[in-house]
Amino acid sequence: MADKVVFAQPKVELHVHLDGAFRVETIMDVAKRRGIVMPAKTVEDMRNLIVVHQPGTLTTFLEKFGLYMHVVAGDKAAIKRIAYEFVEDKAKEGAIYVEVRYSPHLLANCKVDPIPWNQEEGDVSPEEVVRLVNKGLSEGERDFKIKARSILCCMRHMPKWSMDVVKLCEKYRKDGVVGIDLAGDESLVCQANSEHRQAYEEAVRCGIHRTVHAGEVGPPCMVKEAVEVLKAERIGHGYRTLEDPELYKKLLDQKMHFEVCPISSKLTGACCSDFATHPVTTFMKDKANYSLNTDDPLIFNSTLNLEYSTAHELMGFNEEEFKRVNILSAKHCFLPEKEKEELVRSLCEAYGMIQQTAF
Ligand SMILES: O=c1[nH]cnc2c1ncn2[C@@H]1O[C@H](CO)[C@@H](O)[C@H]1O
Repeated sequence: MADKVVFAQPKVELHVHLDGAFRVETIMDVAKRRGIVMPAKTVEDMRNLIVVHQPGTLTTFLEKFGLYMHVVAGDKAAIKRIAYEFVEDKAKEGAIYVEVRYSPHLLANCKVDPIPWNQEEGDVSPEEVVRLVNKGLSEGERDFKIKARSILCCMRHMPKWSMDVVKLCEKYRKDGVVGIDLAGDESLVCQANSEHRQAYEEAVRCGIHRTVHAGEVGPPCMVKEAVEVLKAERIGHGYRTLEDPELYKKLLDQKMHFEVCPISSKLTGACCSDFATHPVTTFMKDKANYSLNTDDPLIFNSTLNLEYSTAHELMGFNEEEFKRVNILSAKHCFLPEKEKEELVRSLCEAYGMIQQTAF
């Protein structure tokens, strides 16, 4: 489908992985500088290797990160650069506010056990990664005139990193870090490990905002756990909530926010390929609280505009629903209250709407 612009208005994005949003050009460029041999010689051939072309599984999709993470991980200039370029790319797509998430540990090469991607030990700790990303994001904000904040990810299969993650959220909350997430393969690791639970308890105690990947490919009980045990304020994906009508009704009543990623959900096999019956069409019908997001635009070869044109052409979205969804996204972002109100106000103004509180 053409990447055409069906909603040429300011947008908010809440669920996008920084490490799923690198430019292929940058990966190739950094690989060349570092003398890393890549499995493809040209940008186009490399893109072709990275992109998921047909619906598969979450597990096979997650393996794609292994094709390129070692190029950027442990390299200070590259880490700062990908954060800066991310802001430029989102500004071009018409986002005025974005929350971007990543695992600091997966980009580090020291003070992380095990050191990921078979790297040699170096001098980039998870904390240094956070500082570099913050710097890249804030320089991007300055140059591209949008607001970018970050969410730090715990990883399902690495519970021993989670306490570190929440401490980094705490330490850098005044420096652009607005929340904590739990990402990774919920089809392999089900129940949240006690270390994840402790990290989330600490997040609650410190007032750190919380989102959790749940019910993407995992069963509805994962969503229940995310809300009831981990005290998630938003759910990453959450499609399979619909399989438990009682839970769905409860979350609708609670106005729980679902971070929906349409193209991702098709290509990870989380949802069936027929967009006309996608869970988000139920969310739309029920006036649920949700956002539209790209998730991993590099790997899914998508953009915000492609997500919106897919929603418009294959799922019956209209301009009014796009506006409603973006205002909901702003209302459920992790910014401090005052900045959040400001964001909602600027969207309402751009959309020519009188501000309502009813959404
Ligand atoms: O759709 C997804 N579901 C679960 N985990 C994901 C998804 N996309 C990316 N990641 C995981 O989150 C890490 C930090 O950004 C990525 O490295 C990837 O392992």
